Amino acid sequence: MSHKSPKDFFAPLAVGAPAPVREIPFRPSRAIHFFDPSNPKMVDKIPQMVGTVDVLLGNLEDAIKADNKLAAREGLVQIAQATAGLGGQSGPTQLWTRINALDSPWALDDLTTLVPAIGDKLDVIMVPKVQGAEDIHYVDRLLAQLEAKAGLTRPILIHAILETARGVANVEEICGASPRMQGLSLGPADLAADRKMKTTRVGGGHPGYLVREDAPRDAEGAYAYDADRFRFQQDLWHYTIAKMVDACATHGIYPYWGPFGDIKDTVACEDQFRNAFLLGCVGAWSLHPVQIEIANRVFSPSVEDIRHARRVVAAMGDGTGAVMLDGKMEDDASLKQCLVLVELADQLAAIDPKLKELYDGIEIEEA
Ligand SMILES: CC(C)(COP(=O)(O)OP(=O)(O)OC[C@H]1O[C@@H](n2cnc3c(N)ncnc32)[C@H](O)[C@@H]1OP(=O)(O)O)[C@@H](O)C(=O)NCCC(=O)NCCSC(=O)C[C@H](O)C(=O)O
Ligand SMILES: [Mg+2]
Repeated sequence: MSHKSPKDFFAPLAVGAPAPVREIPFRPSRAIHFFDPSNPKMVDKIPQMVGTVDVLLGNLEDAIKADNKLAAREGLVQIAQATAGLGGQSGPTQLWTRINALDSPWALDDLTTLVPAIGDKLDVIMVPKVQGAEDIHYVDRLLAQLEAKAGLTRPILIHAILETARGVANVEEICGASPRMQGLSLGPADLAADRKMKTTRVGGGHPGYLVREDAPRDAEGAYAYDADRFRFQQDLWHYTIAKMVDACATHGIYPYWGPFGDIKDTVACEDQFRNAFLLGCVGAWSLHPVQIEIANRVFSPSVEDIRHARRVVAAMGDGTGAVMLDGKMEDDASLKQCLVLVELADQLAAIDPKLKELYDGIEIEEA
């Protein structure tokens, strides 16, 4: 594969296109809430959701019936034009879309319709089923041409869904394919199908994917294989999340868990989101209004975490050396972890008044 020279990487890909960003700004995106712009009931709820969710995503791909593809695309244009506070630099809620797959009959028209009509409002375009850098290069060049034609002054960012085996194998080159790359989401349903995993769910675990406690021995020392033994369900997604997080961190972009399809199981949804948060993800998809609150809570550091993190920061003084705090050693490396949490809390408090009040009210006892 050929790579651009460093001097060309940040050059606009079309005459008159906005200059690519050199750094992807952190904007809170704890929940990326999916809605179908062709569904009147969902569309009715969008204006009142602005300000309560970090990202509203008009979905054009899977879950939109083929007969509704045009209505969804046109519906998204209308919503973006009519909804105050949605999308663009200043709104409290970002506007994203998920376009159709690049090999579908709809993807080209998705881009050529949306960019001229609402390119100034669209913050991020999510591209499904990305296989390698070539898919990002295609969207990158086309976006530059469309932005130049529309006279846009701000580049639209690209988010890729990791949902094919080849995409996972090529995750590094996908992350580094363009300065527009904002982040990656893990799409567990398509990925499971593409890998020929023997599952039927949209995210979550599987009772058969487990590790069993060793068999106990009887009085003669023989193994009692049919004894009751603890079983520990394992995480089907650990490897892929970790691989995605490392690739995103390497390239300075943001990783996300994707969908959790068992809408009624809010407990397991929270577990899935928390695993992703702990491993380094900044948000997850919300498919139903009930999942927004879960994502907002899970992807915001807890009061206990921030209290502890601030105590470590205070105890570490100039940030070097080692100290004992509550019987545990803290040093430069644990300080850096604490600073990740403190910085995230500051960024979230800047857009969420309730969190600001919560974090401002934390009192720290002397170490
Ligand atoms: C999952 C749903 C089909 C459930 O819909 P429904 O049965 O209508 O749920 P409720 O009756 O509980 O809904 C209550 C009211 O809330 C509205 N509603 C529901 N969902 C949303 C929403 N996402 N945004 C806004 N409003 C919503 C209902 O209309 C009800 O309204 P009312 O009757 O006036 O009270 C549905 O939630 C849904 O379709 N969600 C989105 C699904 C989706 O986007 N799927 C695609 C993403 S996942 C994926 O693609 C897989 C991934 O790519 C991978 O490979 O892993
Ligand atoms: Mg998918």
